[in-house]
Amino acid sequence: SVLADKEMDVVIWTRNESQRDEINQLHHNDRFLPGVTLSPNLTATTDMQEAMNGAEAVVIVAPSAAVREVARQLRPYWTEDMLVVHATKGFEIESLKRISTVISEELGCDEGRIVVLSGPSHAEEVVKRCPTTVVVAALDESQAIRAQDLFMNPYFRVYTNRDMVGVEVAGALKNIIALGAGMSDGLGFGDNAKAALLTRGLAEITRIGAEMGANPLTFAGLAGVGDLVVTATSRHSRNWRAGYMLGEGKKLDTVLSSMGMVVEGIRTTKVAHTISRKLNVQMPITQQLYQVLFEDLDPRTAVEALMGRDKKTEMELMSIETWETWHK
Ligand SMILES: NC(=O)C1=CN([C@@H]2O[C@H](COP(=O)(O)OP(=O)(O)OC[C@H]3O[C@@H](n4cnc5c(N)ncnc54)[C@H](O)[C@@H]3O)[C@@H](O)[C@H]2O)C=CC1
Ligand SMILES: O=C(CO)COP(=O)(O)O
Repeated sequence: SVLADKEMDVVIWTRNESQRDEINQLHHNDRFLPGVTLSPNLTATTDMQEAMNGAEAVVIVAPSAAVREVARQLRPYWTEDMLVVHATKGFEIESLKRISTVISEELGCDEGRIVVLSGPSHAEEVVKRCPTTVVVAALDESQAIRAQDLFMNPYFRVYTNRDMVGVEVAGALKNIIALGAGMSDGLGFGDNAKAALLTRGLAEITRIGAEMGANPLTFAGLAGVGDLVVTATSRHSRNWRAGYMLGEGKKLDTVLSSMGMVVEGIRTTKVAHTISRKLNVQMPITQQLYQVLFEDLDPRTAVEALMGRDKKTEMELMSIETWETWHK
């Protein structure tokens, strides 16, 4: 919709024929965006070759579980001059790879060419043209600037960032904390608890992100704090909603079948749990959430475990030398 509003011809590729017909004939996509009339510049097809014919840019927004398969289908039609942007928030669960790595492997191109678009941007609000800010990052900065120029419009403001790893990792990991925030709300805990989860959640995703090669300051930006706040507080968030139902005592299977949409934080909790063990980095909130999701731990017991941890200092995130330099 953002691109179609800039008078570009946008072709959506879908596997679903009835969704294709609904978009082409009625300019609606009622299951995902009820009550919205889409731009006539947006058309849909189930034929990948047709979707890619003459394209200058391709935007991949499949769920993390489907990205490799979708990128593989793109490969025959992708050409070196095409801009490749992805907005998927997760990792490949089997390999623990970032999404840009998966896409570049399947397209057979340099990873530097892939751009990630991330930040606080619920589709339900973007499609209504509510002011939204996002960030694009790529190892090759010229590709990020191309994406910035492509997407920027009066209600969609795009920043660049050179920290590809940080933007990708922050966008994926915030979903874990949003699940936890939903769970806290579902348990009936108040605003203090949610603020604590967001703050200490940010601390642990920054800690692991830095170990994975991210710039810690990226986590203070749109892909970090920005998206964490929107995902942990918005009624549009699937991760928050799934967490809420778990907090109310519903079982994971029941929650997932009632959602009917992807809840990336569930798979990402598994990935982060594995990575934190590999890198020997503490992620206490993720650890408790993992046990609730996959080991049937009662959410209240998880909160008690978090509150009862050994006493800590808040200064661990900032090295003493950095702090002392700032303090002079
Ligand atoms: N919904 C939002 O506001 C935002 C979503 N994202 C990210 O975008 C990604 C996708 O999310 P949504 O579109 O919201 O999920 P969704 O669950 O609403 O829709 C996913 C779509 O992908 C299709 N799909 C699933 N497997 C497929 C496959 N193998 N091949 C082709 N199509 C397949 C489904 O049929 C469905 O139409 C996620 O990583 C999410 O975190 C990022 C920013 C905002
Ligand atoms: O990432 C998002 C908004 O920026 C979407 O979050 P949910 O997947 O929780 O709906």
